[in-house]
Amino acid sequence: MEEEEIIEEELLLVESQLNGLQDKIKTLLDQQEELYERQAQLKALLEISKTSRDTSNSAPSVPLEDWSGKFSWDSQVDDTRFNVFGISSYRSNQREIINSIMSGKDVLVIMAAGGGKSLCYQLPAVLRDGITLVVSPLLSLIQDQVMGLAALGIPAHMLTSTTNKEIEKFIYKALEKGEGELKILYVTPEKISKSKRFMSKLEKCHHAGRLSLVAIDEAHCCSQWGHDFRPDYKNLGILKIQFPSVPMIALTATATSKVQMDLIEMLHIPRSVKFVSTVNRPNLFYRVYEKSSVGKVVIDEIANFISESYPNNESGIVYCFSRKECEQVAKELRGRGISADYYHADMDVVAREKVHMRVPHAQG
Ligand SMILES: Nc1ncnc2c1ncn2[C@@H]1O[C@H](COP(=O)(O)OP(=O)(O)OP(=O)(O)O)[C@@H](O)[C@H]1O
Repeated sequence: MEEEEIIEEELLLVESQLNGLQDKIKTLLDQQEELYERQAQLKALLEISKTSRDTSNSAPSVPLEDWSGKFSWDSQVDDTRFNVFGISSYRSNQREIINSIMSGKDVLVIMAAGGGKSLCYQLPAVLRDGITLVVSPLLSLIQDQVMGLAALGIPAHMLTSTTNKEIEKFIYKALEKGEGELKILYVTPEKISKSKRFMSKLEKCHHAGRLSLVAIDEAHCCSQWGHDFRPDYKNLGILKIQFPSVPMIALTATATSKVQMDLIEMLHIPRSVKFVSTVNRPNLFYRVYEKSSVGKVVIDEIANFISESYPNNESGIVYCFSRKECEQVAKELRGRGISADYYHADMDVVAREKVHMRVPHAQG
């Protein structure tokens, strides 16, 4: 009896040691997996770093402070800025950013909303030979940009879930064969991560030396530390791996240093030139009002606020909690003599575009 007790006691001890070992093995296996992953990332980064050193060795290296100096393309850039974009002078950092892109560098831009980020990649896109790929997260933003570029006479298109077959064919031909006029192509990140067909056309475009620039708009969406993480943005690192010689510009209005480090790593642009402009917008402010608990009264208050504060038909946005509420609020405001419509993800493309076109283009 006593012997059995001794054996059972030892058995318990052995079992508990085994459990402990299993936990350790699991931790070690997890660590191993993490290290493998990091090893693959570091190898890719090393590869990119070597390639960018090779390419930058052939071009004169320019110290950071010299991006505002003289460049051979100065007159062309100024001419395009004025005659194509109708812009009479640069805002802070725009010229420096354009120069670094024109020099073939990867660039990270942190600039306030409305600060003029688009010009920083659209102008080089017009001047550089070939097609610029722009990745942007929202259909409405993309539509806005494409409409704006078309109005300036710049051949731009978007390839999204809403693009019709004919345009898609045109875009694929332009990528694959260089046919037709296409300078700037907008896509959502899902196209990069989910469409093998698109990536293969892009590969052909690059192979033929026709991919001139890659721009990642709202780049903070790459980082899980950012406020607006989009899982498909995580896969955009593939672009630098597949097209290491093509300059990349990543743009955002909001990026803490942690987010900046994260997106530099995720996009594989360790040698990027960074430009940070102030993100303070003195023309933006919050005003907080107490809301009535009666729905109709809230709408009355919104309508009064709009008519009193914006008597000259200026446009604005009322954000609502749900799609249904958007529709109701728009209807109620119309009933109070305010020209209002709703816009949400549950509308078909034509209806959405119709509303979008009715909004005058606000200036930053
Ligand atoms: N140098 C400039 N001079 C005058 N207007 C400019 C200049 N650069 C850009 N703009 C105008 O400023 C407005 C805002 O520019 P843009 O849309 O590029 O801002 P953004 O930084 O991309 O903003 P967001 O973060 O909201 O997308 C546009 O109407 C654009 O034409």
